[in-house]
Amino acid sequence: MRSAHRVETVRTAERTLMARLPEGALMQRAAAGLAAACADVLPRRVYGSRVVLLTGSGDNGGDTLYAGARLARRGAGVTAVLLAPDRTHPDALRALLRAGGTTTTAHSATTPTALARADLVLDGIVGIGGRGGLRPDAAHLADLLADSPATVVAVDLPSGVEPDTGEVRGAAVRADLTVTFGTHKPGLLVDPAREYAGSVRLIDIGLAETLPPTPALESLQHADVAALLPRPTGESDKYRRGVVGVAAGSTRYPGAAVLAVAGALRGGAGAVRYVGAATEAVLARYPETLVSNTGPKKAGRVQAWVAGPGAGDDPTPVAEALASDVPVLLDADGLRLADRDTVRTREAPTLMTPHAGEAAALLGVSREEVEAARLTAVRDLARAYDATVLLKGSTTLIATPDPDTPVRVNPTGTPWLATAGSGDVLSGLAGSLLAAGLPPLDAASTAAYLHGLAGRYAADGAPTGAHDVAEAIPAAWRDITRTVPYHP
Ligand SMILES: NC(=O)C1=CN([C@@H]2O[C@H](COP(=O)(O)OP(=O)(O)OC[C@H]3O[C@@H](n4cnc5c(N)ncnc54)[C@H](OP(=O)(O)O)[C@@H]3O)[C@@H](O)[C@H]2O)[C@@H](O)CC1
Ligand SMILES: [K+]
Repeated sequence: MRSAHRVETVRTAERTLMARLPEGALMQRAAAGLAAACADVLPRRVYGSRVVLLTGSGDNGGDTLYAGARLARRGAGVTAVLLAPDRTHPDALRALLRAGGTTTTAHSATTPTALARADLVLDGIVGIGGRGGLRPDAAHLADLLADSPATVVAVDLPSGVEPDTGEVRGAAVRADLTVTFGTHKPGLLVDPAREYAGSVRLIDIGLAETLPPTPALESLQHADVAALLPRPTGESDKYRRGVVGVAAGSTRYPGAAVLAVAGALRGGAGAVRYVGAATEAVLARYPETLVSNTGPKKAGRVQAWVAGPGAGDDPTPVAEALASDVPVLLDADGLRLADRDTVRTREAPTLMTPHAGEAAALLGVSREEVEAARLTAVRDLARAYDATVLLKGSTTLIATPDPDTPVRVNPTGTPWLATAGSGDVLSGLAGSLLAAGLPPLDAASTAAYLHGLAGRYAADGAPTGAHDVAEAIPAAWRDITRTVPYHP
């Protein structure tokens, strides 16, 4: 599991740890890890390379100067661009000068040339102490840096991104690599900030000893997903493995039903029961589906319903699914047709799977607002509906209504998944995992992980269709479980 903690939590853990260590020890650990990461990404050896340090007046600048000193001692030519020369971390600046580094200022005539000729630039303008958009001097440096061909390493965070929310207001540094200390920060895992971070390397500075066990955000890895995926046992028959009901599709949109069933068949439930107007299309493609042309109420027993993909404007099937006592997944038209109070007062869990536009409509805000502040949007929606919410997009997020439960971030997405019908496959897959008995947070995050991985397999660097994504799910499942012993 990869986890991220908010700034306030990091600060508290840092204070406790610092009290146990000699002064300056944490900054030295950070700088040592940072310098090593820089040496790894330099295109040639450290000796003779040109390194520029963008240096703010806080400890982020201090880390950067100490790392620069280490690189200078190994023969790099290091220049620090100081944003506030009289307030720069004094010990760190002395260390750099002693190692042979030089300094200049943000508006010096030589700064643009230094940036243009650099092999490597370290962004130490601000870290977790940065708030609001970058101030003009700092924004000027970020703009100059955007035109430099140098490799950019952000120190702790790309300057200009909001550490706790992943929002980016105005200018921000775009890094090739972010070297972060102690724990990930939420902004490193959530778009739009995540995109500014490039790849992310975590340096262990011993903070894990003093961080609380529950993070703000977590991101499942292969082993976590393998442990959550349902496994049939010798006792299993199709009903014990769970039956998932799919109330989807219409005469106008039969494809949505076929794709939701395609996802559902690959999600671990023992059987898929389809109700709706697309029975012919579903049976033609998947003859193993149980079909009925009644609504969910009379369709027979299921362990979870998926309601809404391509459903059109008839609210009855959605209402009937919500009236059941089993988990319900609402997607697409189902999100629009569901009555909020009914969702809030249900005893059984509800899982909602909107994309940004659908989430915006439900929250009464613009799509842009949701995309700029995805973490806030997913939490607000989960609270408003008292439901688990999976917000689809460039970084898919899953939140429960409980503010103390970490939000999950899916790490496996691919831009190729932004294709028609891909959401229908995901809804069937997640519904199937609900029917197999997974709690909504686990069903949603496991489904997103599988779906993202299947999307990568299906695309393999080229455009792909939702159908191919569904067909790649078993390969993704096998890849995840292969490394885990005793998985059938
Ligand atoms: N936590 C840990 O365990 C460890 C933390 N460590 C490191 O410490 C870092 C945190 O250091 P920090 O607290 O000194 O804050 P930091 O990020 O340097 O920013 C403050 C400076 O930025 C300025 N500033 C603020 N907003 C701005 C803006 N919008 N635009 C421009 N400037 C702005 C602000 O100016 P002021 O408001 O004072 O005028 C002040 O000068 C952390 O990220 C990590 O790198 C490691 O050493 C080891 C262990
Ligand atoms: K930074």
